Amino acid sequence: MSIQYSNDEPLAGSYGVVDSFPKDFGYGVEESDMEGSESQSDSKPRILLMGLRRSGKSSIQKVVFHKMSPNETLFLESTNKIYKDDISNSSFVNFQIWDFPGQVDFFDPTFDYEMIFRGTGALIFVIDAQDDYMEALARLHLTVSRAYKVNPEINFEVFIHKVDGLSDDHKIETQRDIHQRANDDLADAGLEKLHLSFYLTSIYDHSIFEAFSKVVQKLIPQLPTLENLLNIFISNSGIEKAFLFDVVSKIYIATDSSPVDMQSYELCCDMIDVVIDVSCIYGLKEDGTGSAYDKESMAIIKLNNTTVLYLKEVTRFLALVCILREESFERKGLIDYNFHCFRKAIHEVFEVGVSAHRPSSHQVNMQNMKTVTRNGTPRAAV
Ligand SMILES: Nc1nc2c(ncn2[C@@H]2O[C@H](COP(=O)(O)OP(=O)(O)OP(=O)(O)O)[C@@H](O)[C@H]2O)c(=O)[nH]1
Repeated sequence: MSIQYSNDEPLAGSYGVVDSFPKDFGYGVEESDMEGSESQSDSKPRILLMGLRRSGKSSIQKVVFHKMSPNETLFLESTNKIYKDDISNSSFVNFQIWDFPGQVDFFDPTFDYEMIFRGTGALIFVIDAQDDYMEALARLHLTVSRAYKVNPEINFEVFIHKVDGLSDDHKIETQRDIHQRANDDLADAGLEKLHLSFYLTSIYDHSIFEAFSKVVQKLIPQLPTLENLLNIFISNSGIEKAFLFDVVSKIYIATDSSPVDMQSYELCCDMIDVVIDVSCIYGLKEDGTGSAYDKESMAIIKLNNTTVLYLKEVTRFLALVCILREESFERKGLIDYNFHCFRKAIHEVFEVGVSAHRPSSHQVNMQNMKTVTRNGTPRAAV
């Protein structure tokens, strides 16, 4: 059995109505948690993809979560209904992505936008940077101001999209202009508190994955803990950079606090692709059963510039990908021991999310991590 991807599922009726919303985002790693009933999946927190027609919303969703190749998006048909994509069966990221048709009409009585915005974690507004964006800016303003009135907790994210067609100077100028105009419109409407984040994106490179990573990270309450764990892990293991990846989407859920450079991120994404592709071809049993990604999954790639890439399974959806020097990799035993502590801590972090009754095992995790070894001699974890 290979890694599975969920199928798109159009909502019944033109606009979906959701009855109840969880207060918090449920990021679990337990199998049982992932197999919710239809009604459970309806109440999952959501990320909305909105924007004008042909701005690239469906393409983003397909490329990031369904491994569609960018060129294939040329043949995507226009979306006529809201598409509810529940990706939690295949991914660590336990939410729904709702892809809206370009022409959503807030004055349409069947569009219950209050209900929709109330259960929303992030609203991504996609602007086609290759097109005249004045109409898109007006639509952005209308959309975010409506949404903010219903739910001021929403994270508002603006993807300045299709920037592959622009020169570097043009990209920066477009971002500056859109940023300025959008914020001026908000200021004129007395909505200074409404914060918009801007990203330059394209499905033809890794920028769309990076932007989506940042959007998702803002919705993960455990993010500071994950960052701390990664910091402790890398500093005690001689690792330069480590990413915690959602394997299916190649979104990074967390990284250590050193700055992210695009090249390192791309390298790690490519490694995941190679590992999963090879594993799909040669890693399954003869009868085709088994999984391309499981507890045994790990890979080491040595590059010709004395850099080593090291991938290990953390949970059935997450992988840790590290970048380190060849000299540091000589102490692989130490790294593996520290990884063992790290993995255990990650599992405990997400058990907290699953069983709300347990007291702060966040502290337990941090204690466990402190037992990682600095000089090659493993100490027993307390
Ligand atoms: N150059 C370029 N083209 C893109 C990019 N993303 C999407 N496109 C193209 O834009 C066109 C429209 O994409 P869709 O994903 O169908 O747009 P949409 O916003 O879902 O459109 P509606 O369903 O009508 O609302 C397609 O031909 C895509 O190939 C990008 O990053 N760069």
